[in-house]
Amino acid sequence: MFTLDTLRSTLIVSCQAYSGEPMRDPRTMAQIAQSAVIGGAAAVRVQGLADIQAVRSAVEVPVIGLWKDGHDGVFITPTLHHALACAQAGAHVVALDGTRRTRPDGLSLKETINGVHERTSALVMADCGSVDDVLSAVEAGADIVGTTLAGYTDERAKTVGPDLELLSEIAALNLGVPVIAEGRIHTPEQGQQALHAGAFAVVVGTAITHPTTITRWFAEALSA
Ligand SMILES: CC(=O)N[C@H](C=O)[C@@H](O)[C@H](O)[C@H](O)COP(=O)(O)O
Repeated sequence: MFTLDTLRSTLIVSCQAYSGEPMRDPRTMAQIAQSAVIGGAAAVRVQGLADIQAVRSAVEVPVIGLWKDGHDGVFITPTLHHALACAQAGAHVVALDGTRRTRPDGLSLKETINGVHERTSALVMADCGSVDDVLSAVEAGADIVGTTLAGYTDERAKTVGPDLELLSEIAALNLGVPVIAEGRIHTPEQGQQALHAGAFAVVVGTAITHPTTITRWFAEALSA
């Protein structure tokens, strides 16, 4: 088992391909994860049970696992069943929806986190969208909170780049729980800004591992 402190001030790379995309294949994601680790990723974040299993076997670094079910509302590891499956697939940390919205299985966030802690050795990362989400997730026993859902719920506007204001507000609360910056970090400088705003670690996904989007950034800039 790893200790959270090993992730302090590090880069975590999210390796995800979406349904119907050419790279949506566990072997491909394992190779992407391996490439990220060679480049310096201290941990990886992976979606789907098959990808969690494949990546867990392929890399030595901690694996943050999640299971997206659907596209709207509570869809990131929405139920205890999904969370336990991620842990059983090998996730060291289970990332789940950490908002205050009603969960599809009717369990509270606290009951869900307790269920993971009681039945597995995995830690829990609560993906939050606001300061109030973070406060309730910490109260519910989350081991890590993330800004993953900032701009994706109706509580905050979607910022261009990371929501640094939210990060600063959370950091100022000194909650004693690591806050991971995640979402729309597209440059190394934005990663540094997130650390300066108080993030414990930084997750980058799209800008490192989603070539279709990166290509579109370039193609659109050239055709503008
Ligand atoms: C909102 C949501 O569904 N976020 C997902 C969470 O796992 C992923 O689609 C993101 O790629 C990930 O959070 C990393 O963010 P970015 O790709 O912006 O660096």
